Amino acid sequence: MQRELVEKALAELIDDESGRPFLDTGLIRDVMVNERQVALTLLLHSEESGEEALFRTKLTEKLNAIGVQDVHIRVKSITKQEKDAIVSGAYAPKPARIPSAKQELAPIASPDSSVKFLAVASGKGGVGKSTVTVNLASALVRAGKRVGVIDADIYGFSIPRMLGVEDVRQTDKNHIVPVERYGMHIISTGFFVSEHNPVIWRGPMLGKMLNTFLNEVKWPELDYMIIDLPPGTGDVALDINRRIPQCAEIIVTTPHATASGVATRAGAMAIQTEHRILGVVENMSYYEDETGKKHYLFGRSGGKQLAERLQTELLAQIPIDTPPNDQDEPDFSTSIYKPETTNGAIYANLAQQVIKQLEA
Ligand SMILES: Nc1ncnc2c1ncn2[C@@H]1O[C@H](COP(=O)(O)OP(=O)(O)OP(=O)(O)O)[C@@H](O)[C@H]1O
Repeated sequence: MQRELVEKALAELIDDESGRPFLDTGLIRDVMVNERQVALTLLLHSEESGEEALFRTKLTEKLNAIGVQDVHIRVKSITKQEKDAIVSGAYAPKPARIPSAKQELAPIASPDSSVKFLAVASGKGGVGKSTVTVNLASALVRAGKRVGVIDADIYGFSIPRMLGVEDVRQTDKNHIVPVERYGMHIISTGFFVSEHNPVIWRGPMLGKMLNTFLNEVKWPELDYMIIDLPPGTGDVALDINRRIPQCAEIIVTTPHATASGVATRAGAMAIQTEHRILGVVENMSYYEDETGKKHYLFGRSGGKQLAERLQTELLAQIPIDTPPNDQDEPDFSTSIYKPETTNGAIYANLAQQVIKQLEA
């Protein structure tokens, strides 16, 4: 199926509110065309049930008319930010962000898959991206979700060490099996690359590894797959976009102006590749002393400003704190906050926001 033909058919659908084609306004987005199927996301102005049914029928008819039999439509309600971006004209559709016609998506990443992919990105290293990844994953597990974690930070894989699984690489005959810790199922580039392997050789290995992780790892049934991206805006974001077009994204920053400024570029990359940004997480926001007084060691409002620049929400502000874990405890971890701690509660709230946005 030719993409041009599909876009031409979709361009005939006009949004009554703005008078512009759905495709131009972004009300239809994430259009994915492959040999067998067309998948897309449809944003609706209102939740009136009639509207969804009407547009599903219209879209399906348009695509059936050009010979597409298999049409997959994800429907979601438009957020205030998305509406503002459409009204102000800030949303501009970007061409060719889709896998080429011949490329097959891994079954786990196909539009039919029920696994929700969420990438955790940052502009620069050291802002706590991996800490946010494992704590969000752990909070989702506590919320009863089945969670996989891909540590794709090939330049600074830290998740194995954080979770104490450095040496384990399980294989089951011909398959790679993820390691289970704290209820999450983990695969890390660190399992396959020696820390002594020069960093310069690692980049080119990543695409191949992601392919293996998506196609050849024997994942159990999952609800969520959280991906820890390398810092920056490089090839990996494009690679993720090609392999997992529906992957949503969270951007992590500290309140520091530099971190927040650099993170804007990571966010801009997500917007360009049409990944849905769920919001910004500001980490190391402040330190609270014994009297309850907050000390803003890295400045203030970097997260809020970043969220405004990206027209998204500030999902959480996480204070500086070390998990109070006792080494003798069986669930000891230097990185995972227990549910009863302040940070544990903040992560529980973050997990609920993710669930709300991705399961709406
Ligand atoms: N809220 C926090 N309070 C205290 N320490 C934190 C907090 N968040 C992260 N850290 C610590 O900061 C350091 C960097 O965190 P982390 O490795 O998660 O960052 P990163 O952005 O993934 O870095 P890189 O990309 O270099 O791997 C770690 O030692 C981590 O334990």
